Amino acid sequence: MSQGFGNEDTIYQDVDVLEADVGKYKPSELPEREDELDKLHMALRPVTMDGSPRDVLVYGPTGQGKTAGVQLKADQLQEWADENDHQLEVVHIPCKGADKSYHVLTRLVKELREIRKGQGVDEPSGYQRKQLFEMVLDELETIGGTVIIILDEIDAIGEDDYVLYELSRANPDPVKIGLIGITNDLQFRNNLDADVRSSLGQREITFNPYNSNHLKNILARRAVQALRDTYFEDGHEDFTHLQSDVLNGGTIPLAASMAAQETGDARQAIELLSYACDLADDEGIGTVAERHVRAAKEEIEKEALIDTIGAETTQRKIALLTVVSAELNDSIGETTNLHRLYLDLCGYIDTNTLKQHTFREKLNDLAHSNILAKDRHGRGRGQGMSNTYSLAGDVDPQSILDTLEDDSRVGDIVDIVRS
Ligand SMILES: Nc1ncnc2c1ncn2[C@@H]1O[C@H](COP(=O)(O)OP(=O)(O)OP(=O)(O)O)[C@@H](O)[C@H]1O
Repeated sequence: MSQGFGNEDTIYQDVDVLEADVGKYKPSELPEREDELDKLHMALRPVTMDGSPRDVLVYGPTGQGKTAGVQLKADQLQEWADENDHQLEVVHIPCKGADKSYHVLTRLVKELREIRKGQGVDEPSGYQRKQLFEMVLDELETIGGTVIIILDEIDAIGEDDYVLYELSRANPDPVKIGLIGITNDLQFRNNLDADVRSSLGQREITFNPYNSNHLKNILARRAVQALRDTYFEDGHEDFTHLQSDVLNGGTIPLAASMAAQETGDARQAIELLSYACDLADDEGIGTVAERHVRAAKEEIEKEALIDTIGAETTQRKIALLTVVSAELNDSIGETTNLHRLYLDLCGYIDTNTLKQHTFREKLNDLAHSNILAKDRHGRGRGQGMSNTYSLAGDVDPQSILDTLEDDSRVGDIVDIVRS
């Protein structure tokens, strides 16, 4: 019988603090980002002098506290504005999924209208982007005061930087506008229109990757708030002063070093610790150990792989299933064998079939995504070279079958591979 809720002992005192999602938990300080926050401060400070905030482009790899840092400074400015009766609005537009300036504009119109009308305004549809931009200006003029527009993951708009171009030159009366673009795509920044770069890129703030010590301190602060019997001694809020009856000494260093070795991503470090704590809490043993961090890493990687495979195209999924089938039958995943198997499998579902060289491209795509491993070797004297494909080291054939069994296009093939 599965366990009931509510009666278990727990290691948590505030479980939400270990949420990595910036919408769910906002850190109240980011000491590792003092310099970057100072620069943001400088860009926003003109507001306190009745001037216009400077436009800023915030750049850095994923999970470096860009969004958390911008939110923190915007919240501090909002506090100042509330205390000083200064009309300030901050709109945060996540641009992910907005593949064009057009979609950013529709989201912006909605957000700005919601300032006046409250939640629940629909995004406008059926307008030209110039009309949408005029709607934005109308809204801004009506709101007045200072409006700071944060465009998060702005690289989503690709090459279409119309919205940035127009917003960075807009000067509607009587409102003062500040633009903060956030991106982790260096190429996007370099490709921006020269005028946009000279305005938005004038104040560029770079968030460089965290090292293992930074991550240990970030995790220690989160742990103190999230877990019971966990505190800093002598008033020093860093890892070396952490005391905990719940965390074994090696837990945070291991999570921090795993994340530092990869990309120095604080989100990844927090997710590792959070997952490890959940696993330990679920076991009900009251302490989190290094083995929980290792198990957490494995689980997170497995889930990420499942997401990647689920998002592949139908042809790549079938190509992957040929390799799974070869592996389960101990046969060699040589391109010609796999292609033969591929033609057989395609016969069971309604799909077009690819010639061998195009099929091989699908296998190579999967190798690029680190789902498959590719090995190139000679066929024997005078016989040329051949490629063999196998599942990459950490990819389990059963979890691929489990992931794809409910797929509407290739689910039937999974049954055949299994049988
Ligand atoms: N210095 C820090 N102190 C405390 N928490 C931090 C710090 N830096 C990042 N975080 C936390 O790490 C997570 C990821 O941060 P954030 O979303 O701000 O990164 P980002 O650079 O904007 O990433 P992305 O480019 O992927 O959006 C959040 O939970 C955030 O609170």
